[in-house]
Amino acid sequence: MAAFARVSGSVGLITLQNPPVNALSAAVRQGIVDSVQRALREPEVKCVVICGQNGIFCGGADIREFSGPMSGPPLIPMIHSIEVAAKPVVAAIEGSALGGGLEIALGCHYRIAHSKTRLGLPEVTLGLLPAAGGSQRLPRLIGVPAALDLITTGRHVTAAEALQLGMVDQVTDRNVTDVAVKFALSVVGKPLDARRISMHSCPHSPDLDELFERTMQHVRQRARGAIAPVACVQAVRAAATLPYAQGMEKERELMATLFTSGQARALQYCFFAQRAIGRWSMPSGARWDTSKPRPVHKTAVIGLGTMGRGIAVTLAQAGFPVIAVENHEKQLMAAKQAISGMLERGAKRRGVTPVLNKITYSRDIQSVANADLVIEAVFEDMALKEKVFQQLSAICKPGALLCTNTSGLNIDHLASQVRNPELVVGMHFFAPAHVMKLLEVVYGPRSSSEALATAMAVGKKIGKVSVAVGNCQGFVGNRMLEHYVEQALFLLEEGATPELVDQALEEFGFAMGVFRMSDLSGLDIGWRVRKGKGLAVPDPTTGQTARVQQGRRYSPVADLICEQGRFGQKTGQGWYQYNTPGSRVGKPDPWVHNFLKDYRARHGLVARRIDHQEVLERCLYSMINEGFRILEDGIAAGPEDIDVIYVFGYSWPRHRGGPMFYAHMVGLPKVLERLEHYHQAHPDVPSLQPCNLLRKLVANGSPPIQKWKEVMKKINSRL
Ligand SMILES: CC/C=C\C=C\CC(=O)SCCNC(=O)CCNC(=O)[C@H](O)C(C)(C)COP(=O)(O)OP(=O)(O)OC[C@H]1O[C@@H](n2cnc3c(N)ncnc32)[C@H](O)[C@@H]1OP(=O)(O)O
Repeated sequence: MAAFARVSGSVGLITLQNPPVNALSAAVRQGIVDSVQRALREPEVKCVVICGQNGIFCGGADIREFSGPMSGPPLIPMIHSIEVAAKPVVAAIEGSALGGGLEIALGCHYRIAHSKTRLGLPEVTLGLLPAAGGSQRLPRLIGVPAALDLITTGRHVTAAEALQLGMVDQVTDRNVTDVAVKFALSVVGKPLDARRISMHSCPHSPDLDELFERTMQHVRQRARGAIAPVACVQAVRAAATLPYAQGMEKERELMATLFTSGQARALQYCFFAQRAIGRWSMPSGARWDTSKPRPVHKTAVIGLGTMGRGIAVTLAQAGFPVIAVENHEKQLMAAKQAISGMLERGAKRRGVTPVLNKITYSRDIQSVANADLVIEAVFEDMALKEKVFQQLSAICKPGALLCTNTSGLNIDHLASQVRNPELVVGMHFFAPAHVMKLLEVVYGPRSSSEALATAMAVGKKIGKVSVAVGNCQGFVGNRMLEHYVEQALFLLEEGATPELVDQALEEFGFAMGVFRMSDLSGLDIGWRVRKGKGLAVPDPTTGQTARVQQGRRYSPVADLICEQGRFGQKTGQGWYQYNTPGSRVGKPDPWVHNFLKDYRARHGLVARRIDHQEVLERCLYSMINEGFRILEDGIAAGPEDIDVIYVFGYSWPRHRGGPMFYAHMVGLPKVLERLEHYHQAHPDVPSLQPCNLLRKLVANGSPPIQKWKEVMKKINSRL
């Protein structure tokens, strides 16, 4: 709702009240409409201030209302009634003014912001555009180039930047409502036409056509198939080229298309999924709201290879003192230099002072004795990690949390090496660790809820999107990825080329296809893992590269490529060829095509035509199938956890919501039918066999994704 009060004798104060962010629910909109009418009606009221309760102006439209039929007064006429009011209306902005919240402020005649406020039109991140006049008013107020930037990226600006852009009239450090009330009284009786943004024309920008063309090209490239950023450019173009009323009509048309699109649904799902993962639970019943994290003051990182360096930087940047340990002198010196460089560059980017003094370097593992949390980031080798954990167990103070940065090794096994296994958790960072947002926090069967709570709290403090997952090989992300990569390799055997597979996946929206990504990260990493698992070895009877391993179909194609020393970008050759080692631009490689031809001939395989649809169905559905197995095994608490992992760690296109949301959009019966079809064609590939949970969900009428957990509980309780 919105409360109305008369203050300072003649100021009508309208306060938005809808915790936690004063979202514009139907009740709030009704409250504003009623309050504005009252303020304009009452002769004692000479001016109006709009503010929000609890330190936040407004977080925009109530996103939860988008999934149902809309009720209550619409925003556009409400904002119009504010703008045309004969009494001055001042927005007193603090906390956040986002989306519809900022659009209300743009309808006001004046805007005063607290210095800590953040403002923005983030609708594009929800698959929408600012369609309550925001796309038409903002360019008129701050000019086309700045408005294009804010509207197509959804980026939030600080109060200082907003002032510089002309979005707000004044910034204050004092109580913003008090300042706005005083200000409102000072402008009573002044003419208002010049303050009505819809009556302005857009400030002149030279080479408008060229600007829109360039922006459109840039936006399309970055959007990876998302339609909202493109619609945002079109809406701003309407603001720049059409009278306000026609621009509003264009804004409405564009919004109508976006609003009902699957992309908007996917992006809004992501918004809530990202918040839902903070409410973790463990199979023991322990939960985020009943488990207290331990205090963490001092941290330590063991091993300063690429991952350790990134982790140390992340911890230091978040304000933690870090003891960084590396026992090889040369490596320690190199790490020190690299870390300082990373901290300096990061600080420059963020306009702050580098926190070089947060990190203390040491060659002696004993120096971590006082740390509250230690992250081991040595080479991915169980024997080595075991040794480090045994040492840590003897050195660390009682109660210290012992974390391992691993992409898939057994957390429980490491826990068995220490005195307090309940204090061991996995922290799976993604490379580069100081850049990538995702953190899988892995609990083993012996990890305490306190340990998990502590790791999750540290994850939040260092700015990571942290997802709690159970312990299994590959955890969630890599366990699913294995099936995706496996299908891609099978497709090569059956007739595809790396570029065909990559093109299908990139058109779907991945930043890079599976082969281009593998060239970037280095083919040797997977090769080492496969060798460790006893794969990537010749058949002992024939000496030939084996296409069956451990009783199932296996493709040795990647191993054979590695045997040629082709490790991707770093060697200048991989699935693609590069002009020089380290170059980023890969070209299709005739050598790879010939190699695949020979390989098929050697194994009696006949190449067939493979289309993009088959690539997508086999790569994505096999991965989704594994996602259902992960849910079945209780490794991920819900589909949101899996989807957040894929969006933040594996470049899954956000506008497709994540693999499990995608399955829900495609329809579970279709996913099941296609998996059955492919499994029939490839009975020696177990990952194509539809898993029980998928079958059961379909048998239960394919409920929407929001209901999967309920159905899973029902199914489990019946067993
Ligand atoms: C004709 C067309 C008409 C109208 C079109 C309007 C377009 C819009 O306005 S779309 C909405 C645009 N607004 C946003 O995108 C802002 C979204 N919110 C945020 O960015 C943040 O929540 C925040 C406002 C910056 C506050 O951040 P923080 O303090 O970190 O809290 P959170 O954990 O993010 O949120 C707390 C709680 O509130 C829920 N919530 C936040 N914003 C909204 C919202 N706009 N609608 C509904 N609910 C919202 C959020 O989900 C959290 O609740 P959970 O239960 O934990 O999920």
